[in-house]
Amino acid sequence: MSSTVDIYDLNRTFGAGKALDGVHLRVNRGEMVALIGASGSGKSTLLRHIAGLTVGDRGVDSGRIEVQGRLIQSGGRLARDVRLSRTRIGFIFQQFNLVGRLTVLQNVLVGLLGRIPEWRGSTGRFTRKERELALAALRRVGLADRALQRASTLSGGQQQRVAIARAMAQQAELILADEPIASLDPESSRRVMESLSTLNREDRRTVIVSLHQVDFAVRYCPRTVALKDGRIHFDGPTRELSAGYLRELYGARDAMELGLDSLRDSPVGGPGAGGERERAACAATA
Ligand SMILES: Nc1ncnc2c1ncn2[C@@H]1O[C@H](COP(=O)(O)OP(=O)(O)OP(=O)(O)O)[C@@H](O)[C@H]1O
Repeated sequence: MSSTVDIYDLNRTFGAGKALDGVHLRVNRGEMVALIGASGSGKSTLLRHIAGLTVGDRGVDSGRIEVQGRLIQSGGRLARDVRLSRTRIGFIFQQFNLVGRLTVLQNVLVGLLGRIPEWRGSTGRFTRKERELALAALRRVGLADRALQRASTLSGGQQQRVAIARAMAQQAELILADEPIASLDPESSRRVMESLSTLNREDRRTVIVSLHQVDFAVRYCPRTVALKDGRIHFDGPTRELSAGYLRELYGARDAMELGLDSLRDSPVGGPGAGGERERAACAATA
């Protein structure tokens, strides 16, 4: 199976604290992976490193990240051609990140900028085929009828689906979504996760999505990676997560606030697999 993301010994220190601590991770092509963990556990920092938006600690043999075999960073330095690599990575931010004064269609066309000559992009000269591609992407997320509307007039959930349409038009091989549903109501969250799932299943794009809502990880992501204090604490099938493990990961109070107590104490995938397997998985990945 070919890998899309390979991370070797990634460390990132901020002041006295380690935001990422010896992270090793491989994500294969076509996977949909949930990234979970308490606030401050390092989820955003990890995604930003994979996208080459920030660099790890300096070190000769550490902090190497490759996406589809192309170097993103190593030893605390970005690869020379990281801008080219970024054109193959779609990043969906929690705070929507669209250009509010542009139309929905124009925002989707932004996804094509890395693939067309700079002069055409800067003058907004897109071909009919490119516009059709952008419209098709909007149709897939159920927003074709909003194409000519200003992006700022859409709801948060709709804006997030436009960002997903942009990643579709970009034909990004890897989609990194940083808490894309954190500020959305349950129905909007469901639609955003459905759109990400469509991209994963129908286009075989690799998706890594950080989530606070574990029930969405359970519903949409076959694999979960849990971070705790910047370290990978669990990496395995999502169905093996149990309420007991999640209470341990988040702490009892946060787990209750997140509604995790509604999950069964046995693994989500069925009885009998218990905390032992998770602990074994933790030990294997620690
Ligand atoms: N630019 C920065 N400067 C200093 N510290 C930072 C910076 N970015 C992140 N950190 C620290 O790194 C740690 C990990 O932060 P990060 O935002 O990655 O966590 P997170 O799991 O995404 O949290 P949340 O779920 O609240 O978004 C935290 O302790 C945070 O304070």
